[in-house]
Amino acid sequence: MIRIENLTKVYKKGRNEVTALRDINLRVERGDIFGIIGLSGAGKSSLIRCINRIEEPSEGDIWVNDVNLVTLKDAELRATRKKIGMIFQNFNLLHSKTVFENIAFPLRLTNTPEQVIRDRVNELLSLVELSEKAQVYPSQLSGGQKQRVGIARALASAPDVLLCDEATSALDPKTTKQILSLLKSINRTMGLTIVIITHEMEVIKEICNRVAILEGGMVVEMGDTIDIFSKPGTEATKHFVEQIHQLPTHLMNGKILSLSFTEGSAGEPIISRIIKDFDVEINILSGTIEYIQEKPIGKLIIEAAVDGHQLIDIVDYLEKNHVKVEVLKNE
Ligand SMILES: Nc1ncnc2c1ncn2[C@@H]1O[C@H](COP(=O)(O)OP(=O)(O)OP(=O)(O)O)[C@@H](O)[C@H]1O
Repeated sequence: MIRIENLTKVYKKGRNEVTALRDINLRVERGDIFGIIGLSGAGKSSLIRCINRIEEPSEGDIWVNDVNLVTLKDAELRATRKKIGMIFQNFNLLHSKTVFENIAFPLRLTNTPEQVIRDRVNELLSLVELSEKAQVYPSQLSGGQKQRVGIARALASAPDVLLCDEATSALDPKTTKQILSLLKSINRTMGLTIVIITHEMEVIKEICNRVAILEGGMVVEMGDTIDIFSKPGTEATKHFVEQIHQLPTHLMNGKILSLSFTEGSAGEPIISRIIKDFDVEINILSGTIEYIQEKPIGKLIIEAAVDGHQLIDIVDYLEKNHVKVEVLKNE
């Protein structure tokens, strides 16, 4: 679907040169939600902007649907770009145009017939749940609504790929979740391939099936998100994984408890005692050691197949044994 081969990007200004990307190789399969994560200055924006050649690569090839974008002349590039939608951190809406006209804009540029525009825009408005805002101006919308307009506009020309440039960074956590869930549903229902750049592991955790970690303009690790989470191979990856203390929700079936073991409780075989004494099955979902003011605290996240009464008894037992308990899920 997307193949990036030996991509290098050097910015030159006078005698100054900044190498933003060095010999990047990666592959995004059709239907992937592919995350690219890195700290500020890692090269994320440069990379995503090279994918549709808003930024010219200095070296290397960018294949999208078996077309090498690097070889295309202006007219061909413009035609190919229609198949690559993009959304932005600051939404990039036209403030003097209504929501309807913002979404219609790419279709007007290609002289699409009026009736087709009307049908398509109404369909997209309904998809992003903004039908009642069609005649409103962007200044009258919340951040989340603005980004939904951005998504609808990006989808207007029925792209195969959607590039998301820090699309949720300006949004609060709840709105971020809503936008990510919209992207996931578009990915599923339309089969749209999505590439997301972000500095937040939460975004990767929430929707990306594959992830590449970018550091100093290079891909230092790449793989299935679940593997990268369970076995981060580099310091850069660990940094991002540590941002996360919760588990992917699809892993959570029974009651989920987070247990914190301090010095008083660390030596005891508490989990095996619970299994024996309460005759329950315990599934360990994750375990970490955190240091708080240089003191180690072991954290275990467990899943227990128990009813509400057993849960109360188990929490009581744990607390008596100096284990701090937080019930993460009780359904
Ligand atoms: N137009 C430009 N001219 C010169 N240098 C640039 C330009 N754009 C980016 N750079 C440099 O390239 C490197 C990578 O920048 P880039 O914006 O791609 O990183 P980023 O990971 O997206 O960072 P951020 O999260 O802060 O946006 C940085 O050192 C940056 O200063």
